[in-house]
Amino acid sequence: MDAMTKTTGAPARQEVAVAFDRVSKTYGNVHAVDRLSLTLHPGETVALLGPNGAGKSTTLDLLLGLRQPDSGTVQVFGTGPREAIVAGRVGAMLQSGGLMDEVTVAELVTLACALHPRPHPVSDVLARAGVTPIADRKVNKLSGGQEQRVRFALATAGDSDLIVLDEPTTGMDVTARQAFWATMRDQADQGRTVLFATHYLEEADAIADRVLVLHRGRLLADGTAAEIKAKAGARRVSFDLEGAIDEPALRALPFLTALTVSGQTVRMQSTDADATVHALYGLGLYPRNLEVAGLGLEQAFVALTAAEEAKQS
Ligand SMILES: Nc1ncnc2c1ncn2[C@@H]1O[C@H](COP(=O)(O)OP(=O)(O)OP(=O)(O)O)[C@@H](O)[C@H]1O
Repeated sequence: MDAMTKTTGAPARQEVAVAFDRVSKTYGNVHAVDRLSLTLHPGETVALLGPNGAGKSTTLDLLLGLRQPDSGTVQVFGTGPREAIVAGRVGAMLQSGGLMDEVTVAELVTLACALHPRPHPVSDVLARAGVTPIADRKVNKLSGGQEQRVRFALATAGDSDLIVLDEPTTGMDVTARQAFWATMRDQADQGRTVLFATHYLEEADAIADRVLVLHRGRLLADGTAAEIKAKAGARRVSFDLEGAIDEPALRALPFLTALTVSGQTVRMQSTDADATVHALYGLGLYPRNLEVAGLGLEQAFVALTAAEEAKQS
């Protein structure tokens, strides 16, 4: 989707939301973020994907001014991250950082609203995050999923233009997750930019209109989920065979990148499905229920990052 089609038309939201220009951050000899350049536009919902240690949290920390880059510049709505936060333009929900223990949910949310330059009414914030029923509960008595909802309430305490979420639905049950993403969609529809890091690729596929794949601090792919899947190139081929299955013969098929056999069902990935299937018939086999399909985002992600690992090793 064109990033600009979702904007509200309000002048303040026509500008670039986030601009990283050749940003690097190292810890000792680890290049957590390596010459990263990217631009996010108002109204975009962007998923940040990457294997463990790819640099997602560091990228979000740099974006929020919690860490300083070694080189390069980070701009949020045309200013430094801290100025943007002080102006109330950024709401964030991070993985780390404890919530204040001895206060109730309502007290904590009230405080967050009081600190925001453009606060929403406390009751609205509580309701949107689904924490009204637990408003009087002490924060240190919450379950993991409830704690996540409270973090979400804090991130949406005011009228921020950019919402940054680091693995927001970890620990939430299915219902909470669905409600959470419905709310996030509303936020994006109002012209807000939503950037979230996740390990749930199905969430990225369903929610994001743009997906960034980080690998060793670099941007490996940037596009819609469909574009990322196409970039991975491979296709899924599955079929059933009768009788004993000669797995070594299947493994020797051309263009194969993965193979699993369970019972009489064979599933493979191929970078040239037509050629692989042709060679399959060439073995004198008669596959039944033959299906050829594109990769899911998860498989595309695995294929892309594995290819990059292979290139670098
Ligand atoms: N404070 C730190 N000191 C030293 N190394 C760090 C520090 N923070 C992160 N790193 C290293 O930087 C790299 C990137 O880490 P980061 O937490 O940004 O990755 P991530 O993509 O968020 O990972 P995950 O999916 O596991 O949360 C990793 O190799 C990590 O070990």
